[in-house]
Amino acid sequence: MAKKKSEKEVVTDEASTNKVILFFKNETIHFVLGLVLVIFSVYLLLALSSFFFTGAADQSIIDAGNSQELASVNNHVKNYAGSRGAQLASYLINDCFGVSSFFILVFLAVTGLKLMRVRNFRLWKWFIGCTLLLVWFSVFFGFVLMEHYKDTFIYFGGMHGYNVSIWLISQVGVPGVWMILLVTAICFLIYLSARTIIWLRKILSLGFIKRKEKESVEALDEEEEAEQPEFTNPQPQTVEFSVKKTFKQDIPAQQPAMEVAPPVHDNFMVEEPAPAEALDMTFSKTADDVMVSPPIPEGPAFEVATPVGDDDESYQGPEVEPYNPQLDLENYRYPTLELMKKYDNNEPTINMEEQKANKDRIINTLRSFGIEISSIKATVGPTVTLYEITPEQGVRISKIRGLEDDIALSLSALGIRIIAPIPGKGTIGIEVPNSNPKIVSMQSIIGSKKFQESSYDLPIALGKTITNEVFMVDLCKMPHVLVAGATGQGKSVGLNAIITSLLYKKHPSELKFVLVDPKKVEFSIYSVIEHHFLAKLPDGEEAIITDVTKVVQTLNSICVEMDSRYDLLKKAHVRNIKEYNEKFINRKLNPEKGHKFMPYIVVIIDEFGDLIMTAGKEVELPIARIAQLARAIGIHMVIATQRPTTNIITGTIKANFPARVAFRVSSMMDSRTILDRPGANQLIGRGDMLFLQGADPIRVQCAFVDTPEVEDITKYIARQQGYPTAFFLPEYVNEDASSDLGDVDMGRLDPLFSDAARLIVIHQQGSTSLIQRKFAIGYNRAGRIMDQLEKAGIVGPSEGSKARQVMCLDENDLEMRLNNLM
Ligand SMILES: Nc1ncnc2c1ncn2[C@@H]1O[C@H](COP(=O)(O)OP(=O)(O)OP(=O)(O)O)[C@@H](O)[C@H]1O
Repeated sequence: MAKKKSEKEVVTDEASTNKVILFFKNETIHFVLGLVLVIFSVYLLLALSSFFFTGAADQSIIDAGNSQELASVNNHVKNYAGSRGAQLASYLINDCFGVSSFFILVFLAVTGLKLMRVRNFRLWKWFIGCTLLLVWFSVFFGFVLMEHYKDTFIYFGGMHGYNVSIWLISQVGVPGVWMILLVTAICFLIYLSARTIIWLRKILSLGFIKRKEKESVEALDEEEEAEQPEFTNPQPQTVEFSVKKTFKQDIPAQQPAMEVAPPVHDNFMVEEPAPAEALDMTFSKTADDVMVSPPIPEGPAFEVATPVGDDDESYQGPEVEPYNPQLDLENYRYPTLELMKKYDNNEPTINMEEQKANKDRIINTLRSFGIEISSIKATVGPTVTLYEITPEQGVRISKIRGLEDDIALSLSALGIRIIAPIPGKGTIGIEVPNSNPKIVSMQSIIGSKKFQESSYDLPIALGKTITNEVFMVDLCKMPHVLVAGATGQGKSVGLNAIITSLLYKKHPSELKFVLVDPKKVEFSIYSVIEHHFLAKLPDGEEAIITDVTKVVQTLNSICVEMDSRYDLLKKAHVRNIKEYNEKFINRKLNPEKGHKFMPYIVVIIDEFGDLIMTAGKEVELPIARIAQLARAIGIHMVIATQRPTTNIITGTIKANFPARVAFRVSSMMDSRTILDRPGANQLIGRGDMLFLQGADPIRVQCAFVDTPEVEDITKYIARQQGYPTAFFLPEYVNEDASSDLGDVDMGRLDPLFSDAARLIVIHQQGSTSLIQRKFAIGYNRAGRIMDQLEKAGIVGPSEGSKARQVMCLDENDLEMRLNNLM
């Protein structure tokens, strides 16, 4: 009983400790504490400054230390901060550190501002700096003004300075104290800047050895550079596990040797050893997927100096520290691996019986068509085994290629694919589905070293290749992907895998998704992370876009965002988002001139075929525009369709989506539509896919991530602090819709409305671009003002590309109308 009780007490104790911890971690509490500190330091400033003028008058009262008198209303204290301020100032200045006590309030103010998140100071640096200055100046003044201590109300070095100086003099004498002060001052200046050494050398050399000094500057610069973290090309590190077990048997002359390259995991199982006479196998283990894949090198340090624009050339942000985009959500925690499911059967195993049977059948089928082979090697993937055969000399490759159906028949298997020849190898590949396919769990892919250590900007882990390598791509480089496949073949899982990989690697400040889901069910699980990762139109209610008209608006709005990003890039004289953000982080771009940190935007459109069927060109054109231009400014698209027909995957779409993912389709025609070649029709479904970027498609087993897993991940993110709203895309005003003035809100006139009206009337020209130009505003806002002017009867309706008619003859007429309106 007692034990139970004490356990209970421990639990409540822990709970209350947690509550206290949570209380102090609370951002509002931080802000309030910070504010209190800042205000207190202002009060302290008042008290200390006023002490210089009022200290003498207050001295007698303070020194008397009569607490009753000090507490009374008529205490006659002159200090602007009252009797308590006078006491505090007298204590800090006279009893402690003298005038250098001002450094205390500097540190308090800095701490307060940091807590309030007004500015991000490195507190420990400020602490060390303020403490050193406090002590040094205290001793300095105590030492220099020692003689004046007797006849002044103010001790410039405080009692601390005085006492330390007396002790130092007794130890090292007056010259010794001067030396100590000098050395400590120099050390502090060196701590602040290494360039102090150069100034000192300059002073000491007195200009005699100018040339040498120049050399030393260079040397120091080099030293400083060397201290910076080096960005060198990391040497690829390859951990190779080479397990080579060879079972050599006497081979019957007519049987070609066969190698089975098993899955790369250490604990693969050989279910049954092959009978000696049938198989000669080499297990060669290349460990590609457990290789520590080197982070993709950023490229050698090669810089193209871009001309710096007039507006930004001289701009160096007020703060020395680089801008940290993650600071708004600095406590954000990335989703953990535990949120995903482990699958028991995802460890690849080799069924030797199956391998042997397949090998025999392949050899026999080929032989029955008069094709002899010299060797055969099997690589067992998660769902498919690749048999690499080397034909005897003189065998025509086209002959083997033509036997696809016959081999499929003899193996009685779906999804046989012949790759003749395998690019880069002198062999022919025959892919045969495994009788017992394994699930490639997303957990194993996200947890792999390759993914964890990847330095891609937008890493997407798609699954595993036939050789059990983790297959990853960088969406930034692709830069847009088309995903297609018949219904039920794994498209939605594939899209979830794409989103999940990005969620595991990116901070909410770095990435925003625009999710389009005409089916209304696929992406609804992501709605909870609206305030973290989703982007939407300012007037959009739902962050997941399901309505076709909203899709058109959103895509056009992305085009507007794209244009404004290009403008910013142009102003910043950089070529892409990476350079831009780097410049912004280093505070080389002025936020007051519209510069801002740009998150990547990934637009994912499920069932894009439905959209094309309903909205046609309205959707196709902005998609093509974004696809053509958005690469440099960090907007990437993933579009998916289950209808891979030419009226949906049009020439324009194909031309702009170089990276394609094909899940299983029903016909060769469909495969050709997606990949420009057959192959996707021979896949086995359930996440079996071909990835094409460039020359040859790669067969990949897509990682499997279930809806409950995605739900757990999104809930994990949603529970954390997010932004107040979703990321707002710019407003888009449809030019053609301007005649429809039904929803122009005259109750909320634009602040520039009257000025714009005067401008239009003076110029007698109803032109939106005139408003844009004169007031330096965007097209959207100018368009809105023009709509309001139309509704107010100041200009006529739109006349296409011509300027609108102005209905007010002169300014008097206009003023009357404006008076009526207001
Ligand atoms: N990578 C995978 N590994 C294992 N099984 C998978 C994989 N991908 C899909 N499947 C199986 O296939 C089923 C259908 O997948 P999914 O819902 O992704 O198909 P889809 O192509 O999106 O279909 P639809 O177009 O009708 O939405 C899943 O429920 C799952 O059982």
